[in-house]
Amino acid sequence: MSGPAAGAAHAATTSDVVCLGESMVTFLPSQPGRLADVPSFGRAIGGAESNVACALAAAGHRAKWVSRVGADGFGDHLVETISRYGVDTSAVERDPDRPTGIYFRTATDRATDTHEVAYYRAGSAASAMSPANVPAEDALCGRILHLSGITAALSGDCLSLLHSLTAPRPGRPLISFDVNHRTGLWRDADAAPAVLLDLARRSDLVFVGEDEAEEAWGLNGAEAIRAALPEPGVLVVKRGAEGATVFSGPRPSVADGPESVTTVPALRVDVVAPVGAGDAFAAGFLSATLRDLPVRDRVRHGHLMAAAVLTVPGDLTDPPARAHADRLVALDDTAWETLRLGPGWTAADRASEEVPTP
Ligand SMILES: Nc1ncnc2c1ncn2[C@@H]1O[C@H](COP(=O)(O)OP(=O)(O)OP(=O)(O)O)[C@@H](O)[C@H]1O
Ligand SMILES: O=C(O)C(=O)C[C@H](O)[C@H](O)CO
Repeated sequence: MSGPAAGAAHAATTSDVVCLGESMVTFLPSQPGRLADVPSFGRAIGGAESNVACALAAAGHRAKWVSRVGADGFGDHLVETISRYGVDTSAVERDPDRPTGIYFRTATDRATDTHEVAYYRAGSAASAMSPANVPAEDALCGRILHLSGITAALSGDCLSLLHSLTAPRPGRPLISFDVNHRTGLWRDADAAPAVLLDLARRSDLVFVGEDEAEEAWGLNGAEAIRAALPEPGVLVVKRGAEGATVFSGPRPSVADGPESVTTVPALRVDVVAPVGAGDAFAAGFLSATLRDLPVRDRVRHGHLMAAAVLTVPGDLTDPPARAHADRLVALDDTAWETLRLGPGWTAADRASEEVPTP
């Protein structure tokens, strides 16, 4: 992999991965239907970057979450729940003057593959993140810093923070960036495409959905996305149930040979709820990157972690035990492509596994 060596030992780091972004208390509907008709909601937690941190910690890595929450009960709940996954929350700042963000969502309508979201996060504690109140040393202390385009939409201060953290600097951790284009979050929707493209181009490892690249940038297909994003050493283009394609190796702008293009089919999954699959995929890919596994296996670990989340109702679940995941990742192509995973599959042999060492 080009760019900073995430797989190499790094004496000054305190975390494997630092994930920076807003998390919210999430209200999941008690029954399907329009937001207007849902009679009650159950409490869970959401937040793309903390989802990645929780999955990585549950998979045995040292993960840290950097953010801000209000000095309120919802802030307590987020910090306590995320800590229980084994994530280091020591750098999360409490703001007595701003609330913790929350959001409500409906069940996904399987016919249209859509759901409704109602955010209550404008002016939240996390939306005030800035270079002035998020110490760079907290964010840059890992081998990997994982960011997402959601943060760019929260406020001008949040965007400044992303610009500062992605600026070139000696010893910069590997910057991982999930485009996560959330149309409903941008106050200036016209600005989003250029901002997200610029942030992706400043990063070392980029995750983007083929559909979101078309929606945000009007780009069709993985090759077109790579042409618009030549800088990242690793570019992962996700295609949902079909699989993912990774561009890695020598950069096309450098005349030192062709880069590798690796396409890996996804698994057959009996999907319960699709939200959070992208975060779980990123966590699986990052976990295998930290272990210096080959590109195909990084993608397979991504698909497996995604399959774990796809088979539960919320954004988060325990990933498969590492030895179990490694056995599945080692399957031959036919066995991989015919494997079918449904609710409960991750529990298969977790009870008998030892806690993995990163
Ligand atoms: N129907 C499916 N069957 C099997 N795997 C799937 C399916 N949908 C998604 N996946 C897996 O989940 C990964 C992420 O999917 P996708 O890119 O659609 O998520 P996303 O839109 O980024 O999700 P979110 O932003 O809500 O977390 C895919 O790369 C794949 O591994
Ligand atoms: O939409 C957001 O800002 C979130 O972070 C909420 C969800 O947890 C996230 O979309 C899942 O990827």
